[in-house]
Parts: sequence; structure tokens; C-alpha cells
Amino acid sequence: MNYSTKQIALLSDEIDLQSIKYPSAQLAVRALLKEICLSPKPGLVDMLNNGAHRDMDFSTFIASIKAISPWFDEFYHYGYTLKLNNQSDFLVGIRPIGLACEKAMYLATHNVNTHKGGIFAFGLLLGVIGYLEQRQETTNVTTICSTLMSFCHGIVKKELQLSNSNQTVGEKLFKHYQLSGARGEAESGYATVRQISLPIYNKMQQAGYDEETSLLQVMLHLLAYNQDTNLVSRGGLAGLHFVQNSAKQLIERGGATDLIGRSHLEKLDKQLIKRNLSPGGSADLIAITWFLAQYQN
Ligand SMILES: CC(C)(COP(=O)(O)OP(=O)(O)OC[C@H]1O[C@@H](n2cnc3c(N)ncnc32)[C@H](O[C@H]2O[C@H](COP(=O)(O)OP(=O)(O)OP(=O)(O)O)[C@@H](O)[C@H]2O)[C@@H]1O)[C@@H](O)C(=O)NCCC(=O)NCCS
Ligand SMILES: Nc1ncnc2[nH]cnc12
Repeated sequence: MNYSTKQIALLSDEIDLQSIKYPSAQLAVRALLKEICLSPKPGLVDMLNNGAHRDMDFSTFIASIKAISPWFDEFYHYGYTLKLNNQSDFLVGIRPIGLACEKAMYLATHNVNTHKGGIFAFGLLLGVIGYLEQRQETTNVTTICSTLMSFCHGIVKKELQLSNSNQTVGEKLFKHYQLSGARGEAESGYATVRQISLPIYNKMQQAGYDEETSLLQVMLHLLAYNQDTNLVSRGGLAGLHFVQNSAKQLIERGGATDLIGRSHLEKLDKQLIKRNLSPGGSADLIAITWFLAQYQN
């Protein structure tokens, strides 16, 4: 199924995108819409099916986006009005907004986790963009990601390495496998996006492929190389490696550039559903790739 411009426009009306005040916050919401509409996405909720999920579907994601999008203005505003004494103040101040946004998500989805990782990532990115714009500094991939790296410096050590609470999935997976998940990606300034998926997106666009095909190819590269903690939490390291190896094979066979490639994705979707595997972390990185692509020179 194609994700058409018309479909995105209809959904933008449904979630009242125009009511979002700041352009960067609007872009972040559009990024989430593009991610959920992109199909077929193996193991994930999309326009064709619920992937390996029994507790959520396409409409749960739309309800979630509608509920969290007003908070995206708050993340930007936070950065825009922030007076920093210490780099680490940024995370301390943004956390309550992130938690309130998560609460709005759970209320709208009846306690289903649709966008916890996405809220974390876009909260940080929008806060950083607001901060840079307050200071009238250039906002591009380099400045956004390097500022994010300095604001998140030490988060993996503090919240995963030295933490003993062992409560969240992320904390447990770090203890067992040293996977740093959403926090590690943020602290690295979205290295997986900058080094792998964004160059692929650019290459596809330069070769004349449409946005949907470019993002499907991005997704395959993320499945192949992202250390997705969602896959490990559902299927152990074997689950992660199964997805990574399958995606690498599909890339070697040409990826998602034609109808045969799409049918391979549908086959992989069936395999992931059977194994109860869902690459939720890579779904977030698809949205982040599209978002950061809007901030290139
Ligand atoms: C930092 C927090 C978000 C901490 O969360 P946690 O300790 O749980 O950390 P992680 O395991 O690292 O993952 C959190 C979510 O991040 C996404 N993710 C996973 N791997 C990666 C990766 N390599 N790179 C980037 N992002 C990654 C992923 O989110 C997506 O998947 C979720 C849906 O999947 P599903 O399979 O349904 O998962 P569950 O329902 O949880 O389990 P099942 O029972 O179904 O199996 C969805 O959220 C997607 O977005 C990970 O889930 C954090 O909670 C935190 O600190 N919050 C406070 C707020 C804050 O500080 N905010 C500041 C900035 S706003
Ligand atoms: N499309 C999707 N399906 C399942 N989990 C997700 N987390 C973020 N996007 C997702």
C-alpha cells in the first residue's frame, strides 16, 4: 500500500497539525505520521497489519500522536527559554515534561506503549533546537547532534551503568548485554542515523527514488545495524541477530526498491509476527532519520 501525500494530509487534519505552533514541532509530528504510515514494516504496526502486536493498531498510534503532539511545542519552548548554568541542567529540566507527555500517551492509548522511545528522542531534539534558536545559532544536523551529545554526556553511565534500580527494560538489558538503547543513541548524537540511515536516505533521494521507497530502504538498514533493545527484550540476542541477518540478506538482494523487494518485506513481516519480534527502536529511528533530513544544508 502506498502512503500517499493525500493520506498524510488527511491524518494531519485529524490530529490538527496546524494547531502546533513551532515549525520544528510540526516537523516532528509529521515524522511520526510518516513512520506509522510507512508499509510494509516487518513486525511493526503499519497500514497493512498490527505486526507482532496484539494490544495496538494503526488507530492507537494516531490517537497517541494526537495526544502527545501538543507536548512537542512544550519541548521546543523549554529549550527556547532555557538559561543554562551547566550542560547537565538540560536533562534535569526536560524530564518532567517528558514524563507528562508519556502520561498523556498512556491515557490516550489505554496504557499501551506506542511512543515512549519517540517521546524521549523528539523531546530531546526539539529542546536542543529551541535552545539553538534562542541563541540564534544555525540549526543543522551537525549543530543539533553535537549539542545533544554534550547535553546527554554521561547519561548511559549515570542511568544505566551506575544505576542499581534495575526497573526498566533498558536498565535490565544494559546489565545483561551492555546494550545502551534509547539513551545510548541520544548520547552518541544519533550516530546510527548520522552514519547509516541518513546517508542511505540521501543516496536514495539523489538516485530519484520517492520518499516512501527511500524510507523503506532506510528501515532495512536500521533493521540490519541498529542494536534494537525491543528485539532483545522480546527475543533475546538470537531475536536481534535473526532480524539483523535477514535484513542484511534483503539489502544484498536489492532491498526495497521494487515490487519483489516489497514482497520480501511482507515475507519477513510474517516471520517476525510468528516469532513475536517487533523492532520498535528502529521504528523511532526511521522517524528521526526523516526529521533530521529536513535539517541538512
Ligand atoms: C529513556 C527512557 C525512554 C527509558 O526507557 P527504557 O529504560 O525502557 O529504555 P530502552 O530499553 O532503551 O528503550 C526505550 C524505548 O526506546 C526505543 N528504543 C529501543 N532501542 C532503541 C535504540 N537502539 N535506539 C533508539 N531507540 C530505541 C523503544 O521505543 C519504541 O518501542 C516502543 C514500543 O515497543 P513494544 O515492543 O510494544 O514495547 P513494550 O510495550 O515496552 O513491550 P512489550 O510488552 O510489548 O514487549 C515504543 O515506545 C517506541 O517508541 C524502547 O521501548 C525513559 O522511559 C525515560 O527516561 N523517560 C523519562 C522521560 C525523560 O527523561 N524524558 C527526557 C526527554 S523528553
Ligand atoms: N509502527 C510501530 N509499531 C510498533 N511499535 C512502534 N514504536 C514506534 N513505532 C512503532
